[in-house]
Amino acid sequence: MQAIEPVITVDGPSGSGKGTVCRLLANKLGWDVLDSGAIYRVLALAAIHHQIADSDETALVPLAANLDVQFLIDAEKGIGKIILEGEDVTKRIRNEQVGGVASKVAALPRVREALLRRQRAFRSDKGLIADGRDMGTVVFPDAKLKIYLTASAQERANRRFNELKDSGLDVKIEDLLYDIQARDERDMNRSVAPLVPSADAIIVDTTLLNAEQVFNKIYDLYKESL
Ligand SMILES: Nc1ncnc2c1ncn2[C@@H]1O[C@H](COP(=O)(O)OP(=O)(O)O)[C@@H](O)[C@H]1O
Ligand SMILES: Nc1ccn([C@H]2C[C@H](O)[C@@H](COP(=O)(O)OP(=O)(O)O)O2)c(=O)n1
Repeated sequence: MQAIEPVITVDGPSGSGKGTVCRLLANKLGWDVLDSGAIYRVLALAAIHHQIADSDETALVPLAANLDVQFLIDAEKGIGKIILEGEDVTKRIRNEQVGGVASKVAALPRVREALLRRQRAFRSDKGLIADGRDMGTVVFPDAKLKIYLTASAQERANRRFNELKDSGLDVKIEDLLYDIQARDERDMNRSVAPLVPSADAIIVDTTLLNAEQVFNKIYDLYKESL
C-alpha cells in the first residue's frame, strides 16, 4: 500500500546545513524530524561503550537491532534529548571521534539493514523531515520532495570550527577539514546506500547562502511541490 504521510528528505555531507534547515522546516510546518545520523552516532557510542570494534559486523548487527535509544523532547527547553541505555548522550554523540566511528559502522550493509525499520517508523500523519545520507535514495524513496544539500569542504570545515569554538573547544581547522574529507570519502564510496543525490533530488549548494536563505529556498520548493 502506498504510504500517504508526507516526507521531505534532506541528504548531504557533514556541515552542509541539513540539521539546521530541517529544524527550521519542522518548526514552520509543525512536522516531526528524523535525525538519522544521530541513530548511527548513538550506535557508534554504544559500540565504544561495549568495546565492540567498528568493523565487527557480527557483533554490531544485534547491537543495532536492539539499540536501547529514546528520542525525547524536553518540553521546558523545547529541544530534543537523546537517551542511550538510560543515559543522556545528547552532547556526547556530537564529537568528531563519534562521527568517524558512526561513518565506519554505517558502511556495514547488515548494520544499515538492521536500522531501516526503526527509521521508517518515524513516518507519521503529521509529516516528517528526514535528515541523513540515504533518506531520498533508500529509506523514503517515495518522498514528495527530495533535497540534496552541499557546500565546499572548506566552508563546511569553517562552519564546524565556528560551532566548536563557540562551545569552548580548542580545535584546528586543518584537522576538521581532514576529518570531513575522510568522512565524505567513506560515506560516498561505500557499497551500500552511498551518499549520492537521488536522481529526483533538487541539489542546493549552500556555500554562499546563510541558514535563512537556505530555509527560504527549500520552503519555496516545498510550496511549489504542493
Ligand atoms: N547556510 C549556512 N551558513 C553558515 N553556517 C551554517 C549554515 N547552515 C548551518 N550552518 C552552521 O554550520 C554548522 C553545521 O550545520 P548543521 O546543520 O549541523 O549541518 P549538518 O547537519 O549537515 O552536518 C552549524 O554550526 C550551523 O549552525
Ligand atoms: N542516513 C545516514 C545518516 C548518517 N550516516 C552516517 C554517515 C555519517 O558520516 C555519520 C554521522 O552522520 P551525521 O548526519 O550525524 O553527521 P553530520 O552531522 O552531518 O556531521 O553517520 C549514514 O550513513 N546514513
